[in-house]
Amino acid sequence: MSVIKVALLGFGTVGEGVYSAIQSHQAQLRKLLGKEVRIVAILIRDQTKERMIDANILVTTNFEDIIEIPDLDVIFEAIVGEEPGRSYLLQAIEKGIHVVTANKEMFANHGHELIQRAQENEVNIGFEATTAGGVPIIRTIKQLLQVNQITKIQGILNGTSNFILTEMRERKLSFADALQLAQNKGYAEADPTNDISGIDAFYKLMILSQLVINQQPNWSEVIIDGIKSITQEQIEQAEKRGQRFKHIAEISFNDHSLVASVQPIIVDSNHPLYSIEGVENAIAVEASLVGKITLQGPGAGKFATASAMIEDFVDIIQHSATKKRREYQSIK
Ligand SMILES: NC(=O)C1=CN([C@@H]2O[C@H](COP(=O)(O)OP(=O)(O)OC[C@H]3O[C@@H](n4cnc5c(N)ncnc54)[C@H](OP(=O)(O)O)[C@@H]3O)[C@@H](O)[C@H]2O)C=CC1
Ligand SMILES: N[C@@H](CC=O)C(=O)O
Repeated sequence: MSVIKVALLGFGTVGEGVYSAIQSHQAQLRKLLGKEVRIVAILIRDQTKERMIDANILVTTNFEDIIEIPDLDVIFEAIVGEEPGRSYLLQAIEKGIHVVTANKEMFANHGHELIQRAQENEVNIGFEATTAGGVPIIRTIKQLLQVNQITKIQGILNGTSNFILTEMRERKLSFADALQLAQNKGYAEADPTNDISGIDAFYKLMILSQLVINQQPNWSEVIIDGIKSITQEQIEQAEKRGQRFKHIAEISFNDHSLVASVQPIIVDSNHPLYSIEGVENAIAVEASLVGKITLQGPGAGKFATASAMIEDFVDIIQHSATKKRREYQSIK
């Protein structure tokens, strides 16, 4: 049986999740792809950390070791920040290697460029995991809402914020304790600044905007606020009124303007996002034919994110022979 050779960039929460998922679902992958999926190399930053990785897999801090591997089929990218992720993926694309990324900060800033280069080099790029963890919102928009005109997206796009707000209300945890718990569970970023300041949800909203209309609003015109300043007392007062704080990202696609915001909002029990709790994300999409549809599911975490990446991977391998150009520019 021939082999699909893959490499992982990053072996943190997400990288480890992809590693485990490939091993635990090898039989299903073989059934779907007719080949063994073999992890041949993993890029990390700190050689001194102890890791449970098979001895026959190359573990390196040098990306050159990975890009030089002969016949490498796919690179999964799960490292942090705009660089070196962008440069690594550009090099992979130039070499004809398909890429799957979870890195929303990098993709919100450079997704457009990466997709263009992928097009030129006839490789595919999967980015489902960049937005809303395990919720398949990217593929829903890309493949299932191609004719519909999307007019509005509203959602909870940061699992950590929603988890913290839920823990503060339900279990009366302090902000700091709830954040610590979100970090222990692998929901929050190692540096959680972007989670609690609204920037993480903003990046995801920008990725959705690019996907829907191949354009993003002027970033400086988007209202961005996080949950940092919400107090236990405010949460309790809202609860007494039958209301909840929710961190909501929304964008309207009007004829001549894009209006976007990311901020905490107090919602009543009849609001569609009122009952979205814990690490769950939900995204409501309003579109010309279907009306309003809402997708909900785990917005962060090891296996939720690995799920999105593995599904992207399978889709890429299954369709790489026939669908060489699946980029979002072609949608609208
Ligand atoms: N956690 C989640 O639920 C989700 C995360 N994401 C995104 O996925 C990516 C990974 O997240 P997560 O796994 O949580 O992060 P972690 O901090 O847990 O892991 C990051 C991994 O990347 C490695 N790394 C970081 N920088 C470099 C570098 N410059 N060169 C080589 N390796 C590097 C680290 O190496 P080392 O181990 O040596 O420190 C570590 O293995 C991020 O972009 C994040 O925003 C997306 C969706 C959900
Ligand atoms: N830190 C992020 C992880 C997923 O994107 C979140 O909490 O949503």
